[in-house]
Order: sequence, then C-alpha cells, then structure tokens
Amino acid sequence: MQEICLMGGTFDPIHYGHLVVAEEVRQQFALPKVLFIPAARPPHKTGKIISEPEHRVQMTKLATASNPYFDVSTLEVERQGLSYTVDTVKEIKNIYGVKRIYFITGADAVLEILSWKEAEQLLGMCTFIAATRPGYDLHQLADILKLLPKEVLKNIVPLEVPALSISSSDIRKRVRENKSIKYLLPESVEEYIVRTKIYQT
Ligand SMILES: Nc1ncnc2c1ncn2[C@@H]1O[C@H](COP(=O)(O)OP(=O)(O)OP(=O)(O)O)[C@@H](O)[C@H]1O
Ligand SMILES: O=C(O)c1ccc[n+]([C@@H]2O[C@H](COP(=O)([O-])O)[C@@H](O)[C@H]2O)c1
Repeated sequence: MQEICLMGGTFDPIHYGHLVVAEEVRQQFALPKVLFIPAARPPHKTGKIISEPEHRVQMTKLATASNPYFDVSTLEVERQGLSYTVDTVKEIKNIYGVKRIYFITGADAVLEILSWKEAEQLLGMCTFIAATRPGYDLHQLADILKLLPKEVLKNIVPLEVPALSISSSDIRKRVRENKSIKYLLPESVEEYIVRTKIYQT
C-alpha cells in the first residue's frame, strides 16, 4: 500500500457527519483505505466526560462494517497517555511503511491545528484534508496559518463535503432528552446506544 488515510476522532458516538466526510475523501483522492482511529484520550477534551474507549471502538466498528474501504484501528486505545496525532502518524508510518499519509479533520478541528502537539512537524509528515463543517468558516484558516512556511502550508487541503449539521454532543443530548436520534447515525449504532444505555446518565 502506497497511501493510507486516517480519520481520528472521539467518536462518542460516530455519526453520519464523520462517515460522509470519510467517504468523500476516499473517493475524491482515490484512496485504498480509510482507517478510523478512536482517540483513547483526546488532548483537547481532557476536562470532559467521555465514554469508555471500548464503547467508542465498538460503535466505530459497527458504523464502518458495511464499507469495504473502511477499517478501525485500536492503536490509540492501546497506547498510554493522551492521544497525540503526531505519535499516531509516526506509528502508522512504521506499521504500514506507506509513502503518504492523509489525515482527515473537520473545519473545527483544523482551525485549532496550531495548538496540537508538534504541529509544524506533524504538518510536514502528512497531508491534512480539512473538510467543511456547518458552523465553522474554513476561510479563517489562511489567516491562522499565515506564519507557517510554504512547504508546510501545501499540506493542508480544504475540501467541500455535503453539509451535515450533526454532532456527537447533540446526539448525546438528544438521548438524555429522550429525543429521536434516527437518521443521524447508522441503525446499528443507534441500537448499540439503546441497548447499552451509555448516554442515559
Ligand atoms: N458533521 C461533521 N461534518 C464535518 N466534519 C465533522 C462532522 N462531525 C465531526 N467532524 C470531524 O470529525 C472529527 C472527529 O470529530 P468528533 O469525534 O469530535 O465528533 P464531534 O461531532 O465534533 O463531537 P462533539 O460534538 O462531542 O465535539 C473532527 O475532525 C471533526 O471536525
Ligand atoms: O495531537 C494533538 O495535539 C491533537 C489535539 C487535538 C485533537 N487531536 C486529534 O484530532 C482528532 C479529532 O479530535 P476531536 O477532539 O475533535 O475528536 C482526534 O484524532 C484527536 O486525537 C490531536
């Protein structure tokens, strides 16, 4: 395999917003695989309550099972400490020996990229696909990144994707309020949430 595409996320729970972005990137860049990597301890969410990684991995597996191009990696769950992307990209390079790594983020995440661990080194190691997301303006990106060298800047590629105003936090809130979450995420994940009652407390 020459190229691999990673999609990191908390996935608490995974929803159609994530899946649409991943499929759009896979097709537009003709990529052989998208590896979903649930973050065990997302660095920017340390003060927040997050479901156990095992639940998030299980939901991610259920959501991606029907797409032959999608796979799930538990690499960050098995690693100690915060789930820094720079560490993950280094590990993926070693495991797969690929020439090129893509990393998918939504607009909200990429707008914060300079606060990520070793951001400049990371941007030199892989190509970031910055997907549009309702409520976030990707046009601000050029301004935020203007001090970075040109060879690093070319590694961030904005991509227009079908707009889905879905978020995991809204899904969790809906469950707590006994509102329907149908059509926001795959049925298999909805069933898992109902069966395990993970968001009902
Ligand atoms: N609807 C969406 N459209 C585009 N990108 C998205 C969408 N939802 C999430 N993403 C992107 O997917 C990645 C993982 O997101 P995450 O698992 O944190 O989901 P979330 O819906 O943002 O969660 P929460 O609401 O709990 O913050 C991030 O890069 C995020 O920007
Ligand atoms: O490496 C970092 O410093 C870093 C900081 C914030 C987020 N990330 C990664 O970005 C991805 C999306 O994060 P989140 O919190 O929006 O689910 C996920 O894979 C995180 O591990 C990584």
